[in-house]
Amino acid sequence: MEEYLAKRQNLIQEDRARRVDQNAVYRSSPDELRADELIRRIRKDEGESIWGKQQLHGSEQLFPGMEFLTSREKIVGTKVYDILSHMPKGGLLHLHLGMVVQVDKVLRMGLKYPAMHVRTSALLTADNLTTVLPIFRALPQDKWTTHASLTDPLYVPDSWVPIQRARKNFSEALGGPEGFDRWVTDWMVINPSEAYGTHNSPDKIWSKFYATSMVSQGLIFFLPLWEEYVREVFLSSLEDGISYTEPRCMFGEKFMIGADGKKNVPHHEWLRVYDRVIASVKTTLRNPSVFLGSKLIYSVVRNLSLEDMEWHLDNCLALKREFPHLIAGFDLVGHEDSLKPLIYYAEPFLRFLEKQKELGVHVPFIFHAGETLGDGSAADMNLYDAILLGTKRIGHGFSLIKHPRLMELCKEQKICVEVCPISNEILRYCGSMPMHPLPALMNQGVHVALCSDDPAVFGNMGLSFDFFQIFVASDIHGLGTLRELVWDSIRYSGLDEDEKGHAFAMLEGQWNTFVKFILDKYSKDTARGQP
Ligand SMILES: O=c1[nH]cnc2c1ncn2[C@@H]1O[C@H](CO)[C@@H](O)[C@H]1O
Repeated sequence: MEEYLAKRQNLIQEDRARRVDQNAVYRSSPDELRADELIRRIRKDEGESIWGKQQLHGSEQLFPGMEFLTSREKIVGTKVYDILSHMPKGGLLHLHLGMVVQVDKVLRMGLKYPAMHVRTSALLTADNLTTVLPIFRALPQDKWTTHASLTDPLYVPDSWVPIQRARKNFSEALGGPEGFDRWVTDWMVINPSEAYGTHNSPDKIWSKFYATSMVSQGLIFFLPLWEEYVREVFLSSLEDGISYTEPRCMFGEKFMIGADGKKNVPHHEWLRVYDRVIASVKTTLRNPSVFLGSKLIYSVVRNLSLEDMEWHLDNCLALKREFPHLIAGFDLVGHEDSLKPLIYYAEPFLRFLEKQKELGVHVPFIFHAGETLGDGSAADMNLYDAILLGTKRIGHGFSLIKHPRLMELCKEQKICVEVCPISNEILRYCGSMPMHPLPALMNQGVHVALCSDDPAVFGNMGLSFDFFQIFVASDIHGLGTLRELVWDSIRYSGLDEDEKGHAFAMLEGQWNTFVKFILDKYSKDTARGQP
């Protein structure tokens, strides 16, 4: 038996040695080892006391890593969540800029502007609140209207109503002004009844997902609001310990609506504002060194014509030359299963790479690829093209574990996978965390940046929720895993070498404070719980 146990131990070690957190250089400090033991014990205790055997709504089973939208409230009350919410997160490398700020805050921003108007395609009634969505748009003053209400029988479908009036005069039968807020914000998020009931498949939930982005886009795509919004992206990220963000920004529209309500603000003006907000946030922070700024990934929807794609690639290079510190990469977004595959754009992409050599600028592709359940489908095949085209990271890579050679290439070429666990679950690529491929990637040594994707829509604000879900769904992940994920989020970011040096030094200090926090707050607590 002894011999068997020794063999067993060996095999486990051999297997674990391939894990991504087996960093040969890094050695945990004694404090880290104690904190690691503590959080593992807390996870185990809560696995039984909170997620064990109890019943939710009588019939559904609770378990660690269960569906996020029905467990969010429970998660917030856990010690593991408390610990993770104090963790410094480093960078957040996969998020869609228009889907970051809490929806009620975005609505409140919209309500401040008399230029902001709203319309619907039909008179709103109790029966169509969930099928008729609000369309927002800021209008030039000569187009402002005095229409009174979206719910008055005299409402002419598709006519603009000033947002403040639409809210104030929202019919009492539909809940009055609060009913208006509810109607709007319900259109900007995915609800559990949709994700787990009416829209319980990737294709179905994507239809609601597209609707959420249409609704919020109308509010955000207005420069004065956009400026406030971007500030809130940085501030709310900092609140959760995120020092750096690298959002995908949609540049598909050539002009944004300006303060005068006219659609005439070109891309370089968006970037000037972005730069200005970064600088002004730095001046308002008590400790500005924790804010490492932000860079954007130039993004367009994956349904453009070849001609339009060519234009955007050139435009991206022009912006990169004007704002070298702000453009981190180029990507295509949108539903991979139903839109154009990467191979469709191979020619313009190859020309883009050539032009970069000629111009001496570098804009890496940072492609979404393999966000699919397919095996050999066009969306799954995007992984081959992403890697061949030199992608710096892979967005999602949900189907990557099906491809052994591609996993090797990710390791050899240091391609990091931006994994968005809660997004994948809510968009129904997996039913819950225990079904998620993340452990397969990490166990095989593929580097990962943990990301939230669309926190405003999913309710996973910051990064603590995504860390929570993956941490409780594994018995292997420990403090060292968390540390590796945080450090990788800087290593694989678009920060330059100097910025990374500063980031690691800053993180080191934050991390020590975090470890001390765990020990100070929880060592007594669990000692008492011991038999
Ligand atoms: O997980 C995702 N995969 C692909 N596209 C996405 C994802 N999340 C959001 N978007 C897309 O990004 C745009 C807003 O910035 C929207 O078009 C939305 O559909």
